[in-house]
Order: sequence, then C-alpha cells, then structure tokens
Amino acid sequence: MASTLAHARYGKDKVRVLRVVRDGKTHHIVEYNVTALLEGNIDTSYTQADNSVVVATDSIKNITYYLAKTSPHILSPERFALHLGTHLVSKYAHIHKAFITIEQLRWTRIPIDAQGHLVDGAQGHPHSFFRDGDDKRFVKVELDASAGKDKIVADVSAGISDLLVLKTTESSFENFVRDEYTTLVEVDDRIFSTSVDLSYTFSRVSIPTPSDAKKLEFAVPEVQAGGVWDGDAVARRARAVTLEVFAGDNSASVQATLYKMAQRVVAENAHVDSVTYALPNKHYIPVDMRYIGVDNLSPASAEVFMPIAAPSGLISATITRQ
Ligand SMILES: O=c1[nH]c(=O)c2[nH]c(=O)[nH]c2[nH]1
Repeated sequence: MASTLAHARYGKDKVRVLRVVRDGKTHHIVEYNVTALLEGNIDTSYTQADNSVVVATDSIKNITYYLAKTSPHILSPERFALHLGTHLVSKYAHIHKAFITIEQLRWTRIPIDAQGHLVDGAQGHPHSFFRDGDDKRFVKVELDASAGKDKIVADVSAGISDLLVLKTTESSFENFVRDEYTTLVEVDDRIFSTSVDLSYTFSRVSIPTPSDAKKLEFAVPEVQAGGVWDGDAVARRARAVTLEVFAGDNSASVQATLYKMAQRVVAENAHVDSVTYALPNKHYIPVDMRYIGVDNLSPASAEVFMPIAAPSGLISATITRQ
C-alpha cells in the first residue's frame, strides 16, 4: 500500500468543568474548557483496528474530572494542565506525549460592600461572581516523556484571547506607501479598536517523576505561586500591560503599538522567552454626510462611525528575549 500513517494524536476536546474551592465562607471558582490529547504507541489502533492501545477518550474525560476534584493545582490553569498531562504520560506506559489546552472563562467577584451595596472597588462578594469580560485566558502544555517517565519535560505557553478594546483618539496612520492602488487617506486622528490575542512562551520545565502514577502531588517550584514563572502573576501583568499600553500610547500604527506591548511583556516577566500578539484592526469608518450638508468626515467633526465587520487588517508579530 502506497501510504503510511505519518502522524496520530487523539483525545477529548471541550471537557467543560466548573470547580468550587471552599475556604471557609470564601469560595473560589474556576471554569475551564479542557482539551487533552495523547501521542505514543497508538498507530495500530488506526492501521490494524487494534483498540488494545486505546485509552478511551471517555476515560481521558473521567481523568480530567477526577483531577479537577483531587488536584491541589486546580485554581491555576498552568499547574493544572501540567498535573493532568503528567498524570496521563506517567500512568500509561505506551503514551509518550500529552497535549493539554485549557481555556479559562472569566468569573469575577461581584463588588459588594459590607452594607450589601454594589460599589466599584469593593473587595468582592465571598461566593457571588459575574462575567466581567469575554476575554479568555488560555494555557497550552506539551508534556514529553519520550526520553523516559523519569525525564518528563514540559513546554508551556499561555495567553489571552478576545480582549476587545477601543480608543477614540491618539491613533493615527500616515506616511504609508502611496501608489496607484492607494485610496486610503492619511489620518492623524482615528478610532483604534482591536480584539487582542496574545500568547507568551515560558522557558522549558522539567517535571520531577511522580513516585507513583496515581500520586497527585508533584512539585515544580518555579511554577508555584511566587515562583520564577508564576502563571497567574504573568497573566495578570500581561493583561494589565496590554490595556495600559493600548490606553496610553499615542499610536502611529497597530504595528508600533503592538511592539510596545510585547516589549513590556518580555521586560516585566523574567521567564517569558517570547511573546506573540495578533491584532485585527477593527475598522470604524466615519459616515459621509456631505450629501445632506453635514460634516462628519474631518477628524474633529467625525462623531458617527460605521463599524466594519469585515474585512479587517490583521497585524501580528513575535518578540523574543535577546
Ligand atoms: O495601523 C495600521 N496599520 C496598517 O498596516 C494599516 N493598513 C491600513 O489600511 N490601515 C492600517 N493601520
């Protein structure tokens, strides 16, 4: 037969889990969409209908829920992904790699003061939450145990998607190439809106061998809260930097603003090796009202805009530590 199985990977997608952690009257929650995929000596399940090498995707789902119940790392998506992946490659002799993706949905405490009133900046209710944004935090972990179950290494990247922002001034776009195809006019003042996709890559970590495949604890000191790459702290800083630069930059272009954001993420996170941003330029076009004698086109008088769903620009770049 003139074909061969070049690559095989399988597992469970969209495992939805909400976990409550009760700390007295204060409750913590996380909501995750988990993808857990496996590679290893599984080729015969494709080529010879040999299911003896298949850990059912239903079992992979069950393991995800079991660890959501028992893992001490559940509140951190980076650590939970490392734990889940480590468990999978440790437990099954013929599984050499695990690919875990976790998307975390936002749940923020409702800011209620001691009198029960909604107050901006109040500490937050102990057990009531609201969705305060459509942006998601995500984590991607690749666990590789192919050098041996005692030599597991993990590549971890994480980031933010769908963080929608808009500013109404301090954005321009001038001095671009002008030729026979150019119709865009130069503007020194425009709306700038984008839906930020940001991902950053951490330096590789080694996972200490779990002494028993069922053992749930594993310690990766650099990954713990306060460690050299504490995923929660990096995610918080990356989101803050993105919003700060977006708001504060007098933008010459999406490209120039993106570069400033990425430089700061690298500068402020010692163990982030590289940062990639993908920024759609979500165009808002001032409506031409000259037909009725109204100026809505010059930057100072433009007040009514038409959001353009498509096409959009798409500006991306990766910035690495030197
Ligand atoms: O910030 C921008 N970068 C571009 O590359 C571009 N191209 C375009 O038409 N408008 C813009 N804006």
